[in-house]
Amino acid sequence: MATRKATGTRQAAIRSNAPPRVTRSAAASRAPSALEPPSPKLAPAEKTKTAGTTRKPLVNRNIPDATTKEVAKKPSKVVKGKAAASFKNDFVESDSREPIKAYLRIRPQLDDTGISSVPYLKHLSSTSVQMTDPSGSSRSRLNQTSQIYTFNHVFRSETMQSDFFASTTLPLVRELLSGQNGLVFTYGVTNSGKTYTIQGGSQPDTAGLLPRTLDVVFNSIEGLQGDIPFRPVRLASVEKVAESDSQSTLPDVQDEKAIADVLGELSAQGKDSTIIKADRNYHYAVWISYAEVYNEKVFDLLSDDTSNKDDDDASSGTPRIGLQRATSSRTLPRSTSTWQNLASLASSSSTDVLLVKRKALSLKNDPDSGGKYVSGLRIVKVRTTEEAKRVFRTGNINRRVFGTLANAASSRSHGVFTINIVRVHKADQTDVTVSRLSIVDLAGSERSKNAQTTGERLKEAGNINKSLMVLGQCMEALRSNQRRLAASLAAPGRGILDGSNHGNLKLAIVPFRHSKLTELFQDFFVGEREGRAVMIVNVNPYDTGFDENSHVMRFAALAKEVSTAPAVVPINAKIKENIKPVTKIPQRRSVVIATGGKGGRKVSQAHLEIVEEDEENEDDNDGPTDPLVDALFEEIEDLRIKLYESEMRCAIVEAETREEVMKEMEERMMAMERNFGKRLLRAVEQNEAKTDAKIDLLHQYGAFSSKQQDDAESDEEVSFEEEESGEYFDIHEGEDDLSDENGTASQSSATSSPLQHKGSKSKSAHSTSARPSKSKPRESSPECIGLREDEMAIDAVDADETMTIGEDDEEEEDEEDEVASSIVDDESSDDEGSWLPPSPTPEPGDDEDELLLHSPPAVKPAPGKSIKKTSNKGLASKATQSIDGLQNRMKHMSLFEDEEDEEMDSAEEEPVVAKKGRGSKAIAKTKVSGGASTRRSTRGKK
Ligand SMILES: Nc1ncnc2c1ncn2[C@@H]1O[C@H](COP(=O)(O)OP(=O)(O)OP(=O)(O)O)[C@@H](O)[C@H]1O
Repeated sequence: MATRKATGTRQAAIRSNAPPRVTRSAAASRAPSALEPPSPKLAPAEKTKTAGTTRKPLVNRNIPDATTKEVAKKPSKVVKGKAAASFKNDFVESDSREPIKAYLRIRPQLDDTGISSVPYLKHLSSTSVQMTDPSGSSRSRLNQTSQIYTFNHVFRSETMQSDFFASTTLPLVRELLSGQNGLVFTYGVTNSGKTYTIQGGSQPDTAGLLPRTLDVVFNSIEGLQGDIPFRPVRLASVEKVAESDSQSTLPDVQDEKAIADVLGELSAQGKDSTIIKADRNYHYAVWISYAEVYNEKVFDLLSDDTSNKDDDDASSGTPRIGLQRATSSRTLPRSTSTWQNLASLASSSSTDVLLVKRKALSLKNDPDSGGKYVSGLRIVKVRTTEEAKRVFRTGNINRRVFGTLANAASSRSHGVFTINIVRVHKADQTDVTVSRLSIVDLAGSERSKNAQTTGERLKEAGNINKSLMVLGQCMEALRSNQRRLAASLAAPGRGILDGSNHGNLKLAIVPFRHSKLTELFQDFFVGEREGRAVMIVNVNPYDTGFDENSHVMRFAALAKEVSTAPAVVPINAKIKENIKPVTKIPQRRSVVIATGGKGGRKVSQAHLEIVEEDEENEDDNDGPTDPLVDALFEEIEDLRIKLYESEMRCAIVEAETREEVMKEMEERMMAMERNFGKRLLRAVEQNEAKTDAKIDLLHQYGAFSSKQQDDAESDEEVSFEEEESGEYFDIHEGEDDLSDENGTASQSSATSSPLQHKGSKSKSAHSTSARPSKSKPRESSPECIGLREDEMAIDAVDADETMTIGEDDEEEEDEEDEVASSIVDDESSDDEGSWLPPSPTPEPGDDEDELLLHSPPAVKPAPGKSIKKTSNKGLASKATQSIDGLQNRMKHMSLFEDEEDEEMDSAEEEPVVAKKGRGSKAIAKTKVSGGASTRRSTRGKK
């Protein structure tokens, strides 16, 4: 509110006192508002410079008192505290600041890509998208594979050019006609559709923002164009000009066909018929300029060489650009224009070296607005939209357009097309306003690695990326400054509002001067009422450059938070009678550029001679300057640029190194995975081989079962050792102690009932299948396969402490019970001298699998006490196969009848054992083993 009021008052004062009209400089030198801190008295020019972010941002040192007076006249010597205060003033006063508008435009899939058919960008809503890394690389996974970005609006790929224009640029055109400034710039990686958005395509109704803007402007001021004797100069001033002024007239286009051939026919795009209601109290005039920032130099794209005198006359400083054959450059007519030469180059089969001359222009401070303008930039008056488009097309020829791998017609420079509107009140010729709308087609950011650029092109890519990087840094610094100021203003008693502490507020230096691009538009971001800025982010979701697109998105998020200050009311232009042309001694440098050479194209070389002016005279209206100080500043500036360049190189190298390391790591991990896989496979095979070997051994021993039986009866601990594996397998006799306790009852197996045997069940089976022993080698083991019943019973007791497998599965236990019983029965029958050797090969359907599940335990049991369980197919098979026969034999044994009572007891217990879970098993087994002890004693008696 304060700003509006103050501005409105100022405007009223201007009108009542006119003439002369008060300009931006007057606005800048206004009386401090209540919100402004008391600042040192400065000359108007000084104040203007201070407001417009300083030309010499590094000045932050104590200035000796003796020199203060002189230094105070120079804006470049503003100390940091003042700069901060000025920045704060802008911020505080411009309560109408609003963030940069950011729009996202998604490019449709075209035939040219074909790399990926799946877009990595998902349209979530009208304001947000989600980006997901298509590669899903490990690097991305470490960070984030998916990210959501928000914009003021997201335009789908099918959005029509007309709709896109109406939503993004038309509001700025409206403001342009009412006297306010605007900036539209496209940002995105190469091949993402920036140029298409600005210029349009070749199909009908595909005109881009720029031709549509021209259409709407001329539609709207139709009948309102008068003879306005003013030409815009610098940023916000006009000067009187004669109609015959050569600089104001259209470039001399002698061969439009050549242009059409080079650029393609753009007239097929059609016209935009939108009309904006313009103030009919004014006369309007349209002036356009077209510049490019290429390799950190600013060039005029509308300048021709019709005014050239001689090569040696370049020192005159007259802007010119020309393309001539080196062999005959001095004999060619001076009027030879760039586009004519380009056309002749295109039609010529000659490989002559061409001489290209053009002059780099310098940026200068505009003391009236505090911003920067391109000194010597040609500005031409156009009366129709056709004229304006023709000028634009001819300017495009001079724009550096080379093909790269990434985009066959890639823009290698930032193109800045500016439409200036001069408005003069019909009743008052001194009521003059000038406004401008700059439409910027930024060069595509790309990684040189992707585009495989080399040599001169690599340098181009470096400079393009540098300026975009600096743009990002500026946005970042601006955002952080604005946040700090907002925080300071929000915190009461911090001395900001009362001005007592304004000098202590430390604000980051915004590095506008590190790049020509940012230097040119710095006023839009820090100026008081420069105008609105719109950023259009172009993205090609089918492009492989996911990382680059992520950077673009992040930059957009950053820019969206930076505020600009649109003018509330138009500001009158300062009318200058005459602005002297500046005569400089230019610097020259020459480069040779090779073009063509592949695919049957002609090879040509261009010798580019760039004539540059020193920047020492950029501040025409400044007071006397100290050359030494200026030289030092220039040096610092150079060093800064070098520092940034090297930082950029480092960043690229670092990124590439990281990528390489990640790749290497990934490869190593894959190799390790393969190795481990192989080893696992080998281990499995070895285990299988071992198991087979064990089975074979057991089969082998089964053939000597009668001997084993004899040996088993001797009650000695027998075992065998498997040579190959070094493991010990024995049939451990842990019953010695029990035998001692039960006297000679160790032979009582014949008296045990089948149920009792069943009670000792699987543990016995397991104990027979594998038991560790260190006592006997394999050679002595063929006799050890037979077991006595009492051994089984004792084993069952022991096993109760150590065995851990087979308890989870009751069914399994039951099956194993049967196996164990059969073995015991087998032994019992063996006691009677009727041992039948088991079948060497297991029958299908036997319980082999169940037994196999019990692989050897990892822990080797203590000798003579614990039981090591080992799966053994052969043993299980033999045991189960002999069950039936042995049980039949045992049925006839009278011993069963003798111990009927015991059997009944056991039988009562057995179902409990079978059905109880893990917890009850120990008790049940104890009972069973008690039965076994009884049996031993019975047997002993017998
Ligand atoms: N919205 C769209 N509809 C149809 N075609 C499009 C669209 N956007 C871009 N294209 C096409 O995609 C191609 C690349 O677009 P363009 O040249 O505009 O990319 P760029 O971002 O300007 O690249 P560079 O920065 O390298 O100049 C062109 O052939 C263009 O016609």
